[in-house]
Amino acid sequence: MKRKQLVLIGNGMAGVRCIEEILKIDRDLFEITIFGSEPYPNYNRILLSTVLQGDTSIDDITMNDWEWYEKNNIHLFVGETVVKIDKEQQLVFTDKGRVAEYDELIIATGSKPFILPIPGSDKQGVTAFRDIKDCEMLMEYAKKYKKAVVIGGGLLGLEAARGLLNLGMEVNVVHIWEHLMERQLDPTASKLLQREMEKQGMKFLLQKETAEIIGDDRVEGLRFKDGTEIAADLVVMAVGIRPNVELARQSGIAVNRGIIVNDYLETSVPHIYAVGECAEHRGIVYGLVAPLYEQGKVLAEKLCGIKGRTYTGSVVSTQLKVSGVDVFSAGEFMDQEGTSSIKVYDEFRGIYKKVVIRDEKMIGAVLFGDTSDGRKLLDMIQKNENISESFQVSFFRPSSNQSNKSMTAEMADNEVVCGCNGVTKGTICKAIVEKGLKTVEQVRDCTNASRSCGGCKGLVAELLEYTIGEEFDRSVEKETICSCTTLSREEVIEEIKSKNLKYVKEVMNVLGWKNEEGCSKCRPALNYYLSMLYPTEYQDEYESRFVNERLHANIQADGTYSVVPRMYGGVTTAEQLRKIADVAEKYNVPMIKLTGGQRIDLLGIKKEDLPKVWAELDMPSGYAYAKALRTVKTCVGKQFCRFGTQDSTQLGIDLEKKLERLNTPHKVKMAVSACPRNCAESGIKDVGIVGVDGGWEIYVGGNGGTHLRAGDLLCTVQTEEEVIEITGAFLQYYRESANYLERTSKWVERVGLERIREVIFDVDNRKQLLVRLEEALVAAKDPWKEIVENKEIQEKLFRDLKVPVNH
Ligand SMILES: Cc1cc2nc3c(=O)[nH]c(=O)nc-3n(C[C@H](O)[C@H](O)[C@H](O)COP(=O)(O)OP(=O)(O)OC[C@H]3O[C@@H](n4cnc5c(N)ncnc54)[C@H](O)[C@@H]3O)c2cc1C
Ligand SMILES: NC(=O)c1ccc[n+]([C@@H]2O[C@H](COP(=O)([O-])OP(=O)(O)OC[C@H]3O[C@@H](n4cnc5c(N)ncnc54)[C@H](O)[C@@H]3O)[C@@H](O)[C@H]2O)c1
Ligand code: SF4
Ligand code: FES
Repeated sequence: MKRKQLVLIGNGMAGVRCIEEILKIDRDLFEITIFGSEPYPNYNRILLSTVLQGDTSIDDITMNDWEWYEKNNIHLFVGETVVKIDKEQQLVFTDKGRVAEYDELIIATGSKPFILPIPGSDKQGVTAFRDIKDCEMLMEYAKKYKKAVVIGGGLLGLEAARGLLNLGMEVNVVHIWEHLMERQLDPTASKLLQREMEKQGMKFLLQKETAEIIGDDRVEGLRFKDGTEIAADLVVMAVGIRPNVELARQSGIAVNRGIIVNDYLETSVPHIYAVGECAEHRGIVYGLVAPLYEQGKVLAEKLCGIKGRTYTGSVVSTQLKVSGVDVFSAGEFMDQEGTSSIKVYDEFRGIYKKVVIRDEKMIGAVLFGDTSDGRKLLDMIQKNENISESFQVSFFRPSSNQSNKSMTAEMADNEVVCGCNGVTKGTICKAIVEKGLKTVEQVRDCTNASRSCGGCKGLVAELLEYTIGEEFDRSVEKETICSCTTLSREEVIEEIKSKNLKYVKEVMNVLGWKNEEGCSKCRPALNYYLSMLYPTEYQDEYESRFVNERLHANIQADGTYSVVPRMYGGVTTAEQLRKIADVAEKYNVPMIKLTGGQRIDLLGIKKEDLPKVWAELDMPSGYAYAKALRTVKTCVGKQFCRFGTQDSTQLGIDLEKKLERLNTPHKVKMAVSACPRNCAESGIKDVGIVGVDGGWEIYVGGNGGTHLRAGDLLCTVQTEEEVIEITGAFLQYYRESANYLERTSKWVERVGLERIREVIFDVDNRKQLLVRLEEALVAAKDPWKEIVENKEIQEKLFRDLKVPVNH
């Protein structure tokens, strides 16, 4: 029997997914032809943000390679645009003069980025961020230019801005409203987001409307409607998208904002269908893949003659793909007439949760800082569930330190694990058991879970571990350092050792880095790994460090710096206080503030004054800017407190004196409390010591920041010497096995407490760890003193260094 001719216009995410669904149902029903304007096989557009941020490469985002089309007998024409549809003759015409017949035609032409119609928007250096071409251009620009402006503080604008920061550019985001991501977040969540992004080095110009892009042929800056201006070498427009509907309109298909489709994805013309961002269903045009994939599935069934299922619309949820920022939003998240809401706001920890309720049913949610409830809330919104009392109680409870294992065990089988692809826990577990799957990649290929934004990869890995236990080998799940290399951290370290590599550049050359200069992810990481492996010989490469670590002070929002001298155990003297007061007066320090770690912070110091301030303070650096031991916070302890049975202050001082200047994969905070009342908050520190009857408890992996985590009890010891020894061994093992920028809280969860105990309680191992720790400590010098005494370094750091390369 002659197969029916099926033509797809648009080789993008929604159209090709629909074809995949058709092939799953019946491989032999259609002779398939696909036309795509872009010159590539079908790729994952979502991951362009990840490519720009340096976490993956363009080579890795292909979803269906050339072979896939061949294997499925699909006629693919790339770099070819369909310019006309003859709906009477059932023909399509391309810009290359080709004509193709169809029995059924799918239009999946996606969207076009909206370019503001203002003077200068056609200048060189002004671009959108939509496809591979744009992404490559942005990466090229970042090599040559410094100042980027992103117009639009929505999902795309912020992800692009983060990518440009990673590429070493200074980035200003211009947003028309007072609040970022106003389509997804309420004002409170939006402000928290802004604060977090500012910490990452992004700058914002809010309530600014761009009037003109200035410059000759190339962009030189932006002029706003209020008359102010900002300089720019690159402008990225991320102000929304418009459905690509011209072809449909000209062909006489009914179009509103998008191509109008019914619940079967049929357009106004028989045998012509539309899916994806170009389609308008019940007045809504979607711009996220989850609903588009649902549409694709319904259309596939319709075309294959399976009756019953219709597309009735979707409740969408969004997450921002920026590392270190957890934001979730779903449904109707703004308070309106007839709605009420439950809100939990912990300003200290930067956590905000809100659900919106109408007629006792949840209709929307916003989460910031802790998005672990996101999937569950989306499920409740989609199922139109009533808000129960038990939900209300659990909503107010801070997210527990429940292990991931028990979390996955507790999930219901019908709970969605992969939002993008609508895959449930039940489907994944069934596939793992029935098909004998062993890796995340196999689960992806079999179920589609984790195939789009990749945000659910961690959970899929947990499900593998939960289902097949020890047969699941996490080490197979290779994570490369960044997209400049295909090597993982472990492989790079092995190669450095076996080939005796000594410099960052040498590592990149010998190990075949794709980008010979590296990026802001791998350069500091390699610098750390080399210094950890060769503590006595390695010369720190300050160019590879983040700005705070290069200048040994924390850069502030206004470009000044903060200086925190070390005060062991949080104890100071009249003499130190006098010196601090003198320096503060002499250098007009605008603010002196006590830190959470019991230190004194001198804020607002000019960059050029830093060496003078350090010299006059004549105190060691407090490392408040560094990936190193920050502070050991102590309670008063037995000397003055009536509950104290131990000398917590002295132990804190001893620990700090022993371990100060130790560089670590991420910052390390410690605390010592002399009794379980825990006044020094030992429970939320990387290492927290608590005095108990007859000894000390040592807690590890605690965190008081955005990802609040109570420390795990590592062991109980009797003497202060044992505390220092175990702490030293723990930190050295952390230094040697954690990924760069991995806090102990994450590392402890990844490696497991049992494994850590095995390593550091083995007497021989511990001895060796302590020998290597001593080596690192001996080599460490006080950076302030070193710079004050060395004019050459001063010259280099404080005169040559014009613009911070990265934050
Ligand atoms: C940087 C970035 C990050 C994103 N992140 C996320 C995310 O995290 N989560 C999420 O859910 N969504 C995300 N999105 C949105 C998501 O990528 C889109 O919703 C999805 O790609 C839309 O699929 P589509 O097939 O409708 O359109 P597209 O993927 O745009 O495909 C349409 C294709 O049709 C081609 N075409 C158009 N007209 C013609 C013609 N006449 N002839 C031939 N070919 C034609 C186009 O060139 C294009 O290749 C992101 C988008 C971008 C740009
Ligand atoms: N993580 C994700 O899910 C993700 C990431 C990237 C892109 N996307 C999708 O890609 C599409 C494009 O994203 P987007 O962020 O461009 O679209 P958007 O419509 O979501 O956001 C555009 C933003 O630009 C602002 N804006 C409009 N005019 C402006 C002006 N003149 N000056 C300054 N700001 C202005 C708007 O207020 C809005 O916040 C969307 O469909 C989005 O959902 C999703
Ligand atoms: S932790 Fe105990 S000993 Fe220390 S100050 Fe508090 S109550 Fe006193
Ligand atoms: S949630 Fe995006 S791929 Fe699974």
